[in-house]
Amino acid sequence: AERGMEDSSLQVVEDWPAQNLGLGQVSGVAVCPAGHVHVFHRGDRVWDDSSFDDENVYQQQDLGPIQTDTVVELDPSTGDLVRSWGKGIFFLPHGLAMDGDGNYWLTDTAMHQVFKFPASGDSVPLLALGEAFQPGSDDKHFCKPADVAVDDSTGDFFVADGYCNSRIMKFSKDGSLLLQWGHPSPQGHGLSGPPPGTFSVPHSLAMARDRGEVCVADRENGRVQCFDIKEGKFTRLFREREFGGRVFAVDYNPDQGGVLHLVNGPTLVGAAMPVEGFTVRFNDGEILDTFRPTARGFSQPHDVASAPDDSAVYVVEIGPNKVWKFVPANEQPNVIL
Ligand SMILES: O=C(N[C@@H](O)C(=O)O)c1ccccc1
Repeated sequence: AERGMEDSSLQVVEDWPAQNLGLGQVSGVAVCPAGHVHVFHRGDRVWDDSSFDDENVYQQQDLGPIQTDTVVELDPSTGDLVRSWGKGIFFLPHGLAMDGDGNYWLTDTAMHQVFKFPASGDSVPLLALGEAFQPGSDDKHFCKPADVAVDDSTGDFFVADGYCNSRIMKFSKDGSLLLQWGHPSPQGHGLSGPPPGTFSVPHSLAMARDRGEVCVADRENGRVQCFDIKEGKFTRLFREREFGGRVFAVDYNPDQGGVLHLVNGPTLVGAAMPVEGFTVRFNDGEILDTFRPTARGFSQPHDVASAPDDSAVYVVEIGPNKVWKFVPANEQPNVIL
């Protein structure tokens, strides 16, 4: 087929990864400065209704940490395994971010902790915040922290805390708490949705560094909120009917004048909306493109990632456990008919 020169819509790359990587629930994905794809998965563990008690305490601690490598590095062109690490460390992997030096920033919802590991991977973290298996909402504890985003210009980092807190916390590169904001969304709200600055599961973070903003996938409110990174002041909101009721993950890419990639989730109530990815123009919230791996769409997309100067977008799912690669139709490998 002729390459559609004008067709820049994202299409799934067939047979990527080429091999079955045997991953568990894939909760996080990030692209490192070298353009490799890193995924965070749960091996043989799943997060289900029995994982936590009513006080948000993890119930399977006696199983010990996951005994397979939970961080897997993939070659971007073939999806082949480059390297893996993280055996014997994590209990319930969740968020994964990588900074400009290739360090890993990870959250574990069972441990209620945030970790920084070196680009080489390791068994001992460079930084560990929160108290292992102790949920809390003070300055020293998280409650199922969901994600991290790093401001490479200062080394400051942001934590989406989390499933059982409703706040964004800003830390300096050495882990000192600088700022925090956010409150649980009130139950009743009008058509315009809950007030900005309130959350219902701040689930994923994207750093729009060139804009000086950090954006949050406010999951159960089906929207993305952005805040200025200096004082945490609300700057803008993205909420479209097409998103349906839940937005699981958000990614910012400065290309194309600045876009967000986001994935929604299965509709829980009301008319089912397609489960798909969206490319949204940052300046005005216009949906530029939607993407899905098959006609049926995704099942349970959980994170999305891309990198500057790279047109690929990656999505991971927690059931079935998948890693997908999307590229613009006019960049698909040549199809000789
Ligand atoms: O949201 C949930 N899980 C996902 O986000 C995840 O697995 O990260 C969840 C919530 C309640 C019970 C069981 C699972």
